[in-house]
This record gives sequence, structure tokens and C-alpha cells, in this order.
Amino acid sequence: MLFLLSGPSGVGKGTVRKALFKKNPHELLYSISATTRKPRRGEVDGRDYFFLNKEQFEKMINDGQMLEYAQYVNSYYGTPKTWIDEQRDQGNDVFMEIEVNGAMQVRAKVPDAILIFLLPPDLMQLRNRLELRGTESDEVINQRLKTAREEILMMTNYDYAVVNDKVDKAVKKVQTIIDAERLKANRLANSYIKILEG
Ligand SMILES: Nc1nc2c(ncn2[C@@H]2O[C@H](COP(=O)(O)OP(=O)(O)O)[C@@H](O)[C@H]2O)c(=O)[nH]1
Ligand SMILES: Nc1ncnc2c1ncn2[C@@H]1O[C@H](COP(=O)(O)OP(=O)(O)O)[C@@H](O)[C@H]1O
Repeated sequence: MLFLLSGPSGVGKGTVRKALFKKNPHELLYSISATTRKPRRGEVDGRDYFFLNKEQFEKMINDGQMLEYAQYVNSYYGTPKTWIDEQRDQGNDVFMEIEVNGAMQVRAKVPDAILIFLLPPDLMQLRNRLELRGTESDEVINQRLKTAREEILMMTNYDYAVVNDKVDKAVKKVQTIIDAERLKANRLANSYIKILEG
């Protein structure tokens, strides 16, 4: 199965994803994205992102190696396709964390993906979180908040929406969605087997 978490910048996608993986370290495989953005302090190539230059990224696009990609505030972000295909072929469940335009490409290309939208309690708190994190300039924060309004309008294309009020609560809700979807998929698979067996 393919689970996808998306939502506006600063809503807490990274925080929720990390907490989810800490709780369930072996359950899901995290899809590491490629980006042309410069690494932030503490970020490691191949763990947080594959940090590429523009030429390398564009070559991957042209070679059809991206499941999806988007330009977001002057950088490219994309999901390498081969790894995802390999994992899904082996029956592993994959978890992606990406922005909204990429999520819509996944929606079109992988119809059975489960899309979860993470919402801020309100836009003021979104600004506060971006300011507190302190990794972006005021100009970039303003750009990201403008993008956030447009992104929230895309929520109707998702399967689930989760408000990130308290991290623990949001993680529990995401976990419940994953558990329920897995149960459903297993039940469907079992019914198919019964039909096939007559
Ligand atoms: N389309 C797409 N977006 C991605 C991918 N990886 C990360 N993003 C998104 O790009 C946006 C910017 O990411 P980043 O610069 O790490 O900032 P942060 O998520 O706000 O910490 C976020 O909304 C990410 O979820 C990807 O592979 N594809
Ligand atoms: N539920 C929450 N309540 C308060 N602050 C939060 C919450 N979730 C995340 N944050 C903080 O908000 C900032 C942005 O979170 P981050 O996970 O980097 O967002 P994103 O990956 O969506 O851009 C970080 O400083 C993080 O610690």
C-alpha cells in the first residue's frame, strides 16, 4: 500500500511523520525524496533527502525516473520511482510526505494510494510555527503562507483530513487511518481468495 501525507509547509508533516516512525519503526518504509534545495543544518544526504543539483534533477525527470515532482519556492522536489516500484512489488507498504501538487500527480498515477491531508488549527498558528522553526526568511515564510491558502483548497481531493493540534493526537489519528486501511485491504484480499477458491 502507498500512504501519502501532505499539507501546507510548516503544518507539522515532518514532525508527525518522524513521531509516527519512532512509534512503529518497522511497519512502513519512508520514501526519501530528491531535492535541489540546500541541506539545512543537521540534514543528511540519503537520509533526509537526496540532495541533487538542477542538472541531475532535470536528468531524472527527462529519464522518467520521478513518480512525481514539483517546483516549490524555487527548488525542485520529487519522488524517485524505481525504489517505490521495487518496494510495492515486494509487498512492502510505503509512506510518502510531499507537497500538494505532487500529491495530485500521485492521485492520478496511483489510484489506490491513501492520501492524508494535515491541517493547521488555523493560519495564525501556521505562521507561528514557521517563525519558531526559524529556517526560512520572512520573505520565504510569506510566500509559503500564500501557497498554504491555495493548498488548503485542494483538501477535497484527499481521502482523509487530520488537524495537527497536538502532535500525539495527530499521530494517533494517522496511525488509526493506516490500521483501518490495512484491515480493509486484508479483508478484501481474503474475500478475493475465497471467491477464487470457490
Ligand atoms: N512534490 C513533492 N514535494 C515534496 C517532496 N519532498 C518534500 N516535498 C515537500 O516540499 C515542501 C518543502 O519541503 P522542505 O523544504 O523540506 O520544507 P518543510 O517540509 O517545510 O520542512 C514540503 O511541503 C514537503 O512536503 C517530493 O518528493 N515531492
Ligand atoms: N502540533 C504542533 N504543535 C505545535 N508546534 C508544532 C506542532 N507540529 C509541529 N510543530 C512545530 O512547527 C514547526 C513546523 O513543523 P514541521 O514538521 O517542520 O512542518 P512541515 O514538515 O509541514 O513543514 C516545527 O518547529 C515544529 O516543531
